[in-house]
Amino acid sequence: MKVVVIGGGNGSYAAVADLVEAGHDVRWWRRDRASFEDILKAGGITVTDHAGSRKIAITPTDDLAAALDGAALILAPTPAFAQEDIAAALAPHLVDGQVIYLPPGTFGSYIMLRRIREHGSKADVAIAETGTLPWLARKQGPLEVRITTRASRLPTGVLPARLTDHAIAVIGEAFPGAIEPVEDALSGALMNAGPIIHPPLILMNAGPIEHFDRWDIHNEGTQPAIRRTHTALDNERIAVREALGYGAPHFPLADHYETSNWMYGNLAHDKLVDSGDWHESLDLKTHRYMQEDVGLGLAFLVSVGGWAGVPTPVAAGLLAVASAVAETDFRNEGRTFENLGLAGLDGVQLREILREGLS
Ligand SMILES: NC(=O)C1=CN([C@@H]2O[C@H](COP(=O)(O)OP(=O)(O)OC[C@H]3O[C@@H](n4cnc5c(N)ncnc54)[C@H](OP(=O)(O)O)[C@@H]3O)[C@@H](O)[C@H]2O)C=CC1
Ligand SMILES: CC(C)(CO)C(=O)C(=O)O
Repeated sequence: MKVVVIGGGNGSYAAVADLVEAGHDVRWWRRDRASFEDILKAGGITVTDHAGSRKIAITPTDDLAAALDGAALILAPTPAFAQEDIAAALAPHLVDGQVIYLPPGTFGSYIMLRRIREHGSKADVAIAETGTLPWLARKQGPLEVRITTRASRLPTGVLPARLTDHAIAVIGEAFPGAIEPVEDALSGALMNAGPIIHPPLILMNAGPIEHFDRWDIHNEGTQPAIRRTHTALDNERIAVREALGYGAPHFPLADHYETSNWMYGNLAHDKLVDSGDWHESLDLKTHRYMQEDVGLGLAFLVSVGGWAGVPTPVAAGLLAVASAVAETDFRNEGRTFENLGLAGLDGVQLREILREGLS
């Protein structure tokens, strides 16, 4: 299958490595050609995982039109704040039937479809989103990525939901056995683990994060008080899902820590800690854990809870603390139903958009 991978972060490197190794025809596009110079010189990247290190031959491109020509799947494993720009870049080149996958999405499916339409494209594309990145991964410089583990279950919702069967079939070719369809893109967005795992981890570890040069939020940073906060926050996410009529499995975050049946499966948390790759320097104002998972994802959860009439006091409290830490009013400036223009819709109108998309 012809797949276009977008971006130059951890997830994009991991995607290129796995999809090339699986035999797909992979085109790799990144907004800034200069950042590909090392890879163009080297002729590829190195991937390291449990099986060792190996070279992946790939020639990245800055010609998005050529890359998209004939592509079935467009994979954008990028932070949610990149989605508007990516949609604008894709819009002129999209054709009917193409599938865009956002792993994860933060309801970026809606934002991207809206932006694609604003740019005049009428292409009947499907935009799907899931709850996490299919890899736990960290780049080790511009030429190497280390994959700690891979996702085994990716609950995936599609906008418009009428294209679910088609989109799931296409995405399933890239992630065989892992894709689990859910009701629609909002259900997929409300699977996103980032806004549940990261706000307690970064806010309740704010002291050590700012005191030490590097700090592992998943090792010493994951203490029982923080896990209890995760659970309370995650229960709010699940209550919102249930109020909207979305069914189980809700992929409770506790399963990531306690069972082998979460999105990453067996011992993922232990592998992540053992890798040492998450012993990182974090800027609390600018890191994607704050700008993406709090500013977009947590704000989104609070707003959808408000719309659905579900109290989200833990989410709202963390959002308020984060707004003080980052000196940004995330409740008013974040990715919310109000700011997306959806807060005035009733359930019937919202479901119509989720099923039919935007014309
Ligand atoms: N890494 C992990 O293990 C996990 C990550 N996730 C989630 O997966 C997603 C990807 O994560 P990860 O790869 O680690 O993130 P990174 O921070 O590594 O990705 C950053 C990349 O996003 C691209 N980008 C940023 N802004 C823009 C923009 N405006 N337009 C186009 N591209 C842009 C940049 O591409 P360029 O280089 O071209 O500038 C940059 O390289 C995120 O949503 C994250 O929360 C979830 C679970 C685990
Ligand atoms: C590994 C995980 C799930 C938690 O920090 C993640 O989202 C990341 O590294 O960005």
